[in-house]
Amino acid sequence: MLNVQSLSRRFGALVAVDDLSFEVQPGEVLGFLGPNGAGKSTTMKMITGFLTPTSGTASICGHDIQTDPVAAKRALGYLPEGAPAYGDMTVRQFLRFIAKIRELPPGQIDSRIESVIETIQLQAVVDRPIEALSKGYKRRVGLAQAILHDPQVLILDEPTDGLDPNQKHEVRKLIQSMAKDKVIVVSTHILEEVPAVCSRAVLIARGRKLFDGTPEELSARSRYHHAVTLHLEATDEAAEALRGLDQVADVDTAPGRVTVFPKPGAQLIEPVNRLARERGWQTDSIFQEPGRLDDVFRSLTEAA
Ligand SMILES: Nc1ncnc2c1ncn2[C@@H]1O[C@H](COP(=O)(O)OP(=O)(O)OP(=O)(O)O)[C@@H](O)[C@H]1O
Repeated sequence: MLNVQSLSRRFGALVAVDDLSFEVQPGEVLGFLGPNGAGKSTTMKMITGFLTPTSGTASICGHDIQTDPVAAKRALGYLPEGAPAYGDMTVRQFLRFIAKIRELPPGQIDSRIESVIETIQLQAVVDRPIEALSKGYKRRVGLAQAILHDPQVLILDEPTDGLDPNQKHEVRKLIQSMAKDKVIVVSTHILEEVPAVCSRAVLIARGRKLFDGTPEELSARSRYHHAVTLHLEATDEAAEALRGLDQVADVDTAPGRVTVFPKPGAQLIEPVNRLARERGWQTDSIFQEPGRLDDVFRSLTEAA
């Protein structure tokens, strides 16, 4: 279990993280979201003991990172931003070095390294110096060192940053496959990653928590939640008729598309479908929107 309690960090006059608290249970993948400079990396550095908080603390599986750092770090795997490593070591030498630092039993080191190399698909580069690897492979080496000792809690700072779409897909699958009995915290800018990977999302801006809930609950905060979008040619005619429906609060048009927003509590899909049938509109599609994460991300963080 990960327990973050009233964490704050100042840099001079700047409050980078401001009284942040949350808990994560095994089996949860927490998406840690926020715009550039929101305080995500600073929070992760404090949770993992790389930066001392101005106030507050974090405990990892019951071990306080400040008063019991060795036990806390044993239970932790951390992929820092940029995935620093020793560039002149080969991938295998680096993982062997990490295995020793992590005090893996000597008899298990080789088999564990082989297993992680296979899991992260590093076979093609194991004997190359890390400095000669592409950005994507460097990131994967960072992931490999984070999971080498099979930690209970994984803190991953933008794990898919710099990866191509295939590699992103692989890393997301890997995170999901490890999620069953671990605590995983993943920071990301990529909102499509949130419903794909995370069971929960915490959104911060200016170091403060703005939202803590499921990805579905986050989408539901969007003004597009339960809006209905129609794709058709005759947008002006449709927009005017739709504006006349009792349930409609607002209408938005773009070439080939009309979106209608419901009044609070109103359901639109049936009346919109009925109207489209009555008027004989030639629609390519009519669908109810689940909500748009980019829209809710923008509205929550801009208001902060
Ligand atoms: N060592 C430092 N000294 C001074 N200011 C710092 C330091 N580290 C971070 N900051 C500032 O703290 C704020 C939070 O930075 P942080 O890197 O935690 O944000 P982030 O959410 O991870 O951003 P990004 O998504 O761009 O990585 C920023 O304003 C940053 O400039």
